[in-house]
Amino acid sequence: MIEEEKKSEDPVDLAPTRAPPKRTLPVEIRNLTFSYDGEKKNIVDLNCVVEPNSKVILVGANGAGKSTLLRILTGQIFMGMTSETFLVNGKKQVNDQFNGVAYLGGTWKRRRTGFEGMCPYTMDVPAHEMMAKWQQDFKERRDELVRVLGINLNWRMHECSDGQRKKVRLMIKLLRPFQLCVIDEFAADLDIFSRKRFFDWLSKECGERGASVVYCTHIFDQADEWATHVAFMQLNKTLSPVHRLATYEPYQNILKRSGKDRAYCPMYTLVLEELERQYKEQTDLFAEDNRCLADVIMEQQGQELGGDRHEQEAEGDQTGWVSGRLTRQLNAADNEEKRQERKDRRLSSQSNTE
Ligand SMILES: Nc1ncnc2c1ncn2[C@@H]1O[C@H](COP(=O)(O)OP(=O)(O)OP(=O)(O)O)[C@@H](O)[C@H]1O
Repeated sequence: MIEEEKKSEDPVDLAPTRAPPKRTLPVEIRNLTFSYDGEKKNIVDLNCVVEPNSKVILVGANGAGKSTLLRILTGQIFMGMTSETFLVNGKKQVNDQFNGVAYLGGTWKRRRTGFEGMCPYTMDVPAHEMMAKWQQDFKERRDELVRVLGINLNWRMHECSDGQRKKVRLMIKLLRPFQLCVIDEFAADLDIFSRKRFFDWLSKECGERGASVVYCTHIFDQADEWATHVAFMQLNKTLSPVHRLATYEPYQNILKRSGKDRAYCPMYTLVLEELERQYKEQTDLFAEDNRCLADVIMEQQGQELGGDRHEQEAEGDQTGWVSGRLTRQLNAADNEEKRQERKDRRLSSQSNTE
């Protein structure tokens, strides 16, 4: 602190010719394209710049590619991509808990059978023994997180509720001060009181240290008061610009609505209207009169096969058996057939009326 005050009195610091210090952007990506299988593109020509002290909500339809992007941002995915620029906190190499990156995502999820190893967060140990060395190294921050999240360090992990276990995970993942925190639907288990305290704490971290958060969610209960930016991962696999909410016209227009049109949760309204727009503009699923909006969208989503099937298949086993795969594939094939029939009917009725 004293060091800083001394510095500001230094006349050289006040010299007008000195260039301002270059700020390291938390995220700077240009023209990123990514494919899981080398054929179908999962992300196309993505540009993404996140400024310091930004709280970005990342939204998009199921299967659009949000988690994929977040896994790229945190180094979980590092193959199969090309880009012109790829910098996270100024570095090309990224990883969770490295170079100021914290990833609150689902990679440590609970396993489904006893043959697949154990989950560290369900072991019979008290919370204070989880990553005990780290907890000592960052004791002050640990105690702050304990207060904010309402954690009892004597909770035994195998007896915790889902929300309690999630709180311990949050505490451990956030022990190290971050510059970029990437959250993939991680706060959904927290009750609304805990969630509010947690997001207020994130705001404080961003304000005090110029850190940033990219938060992917489908739940918008706090988004309007918390977020500074929004970005849409679109159906055509491209990312929209990272819009500043204070100057983003569609959002500001929603805020102005009153009377019966008033939006009680403006972010929810924004996302709903944006998704409708994308389904109209970027797919051939819409009849002019918006017929069967929900049916058509849900059916289209049903054609996506389950996300974690890929991990299962990659792990593989001797038989190649994957739970539920056949049903899902038959279902998807069935849906595709029905979709084609409906499309044919629509086209033929259009050509009859012309
Ligand atoms: N490991 C993988 N291998 C191959 N394809 C994958 C893999 N993981 C995801 N995908 C596919 O990539 C696409 C994007 O998936 P992703 O999980 O990024 O979507 P999302 O926007 O996060 O969706 P949601 O809102 O449902 O979480 C989907 O079509 C999915 O099936």
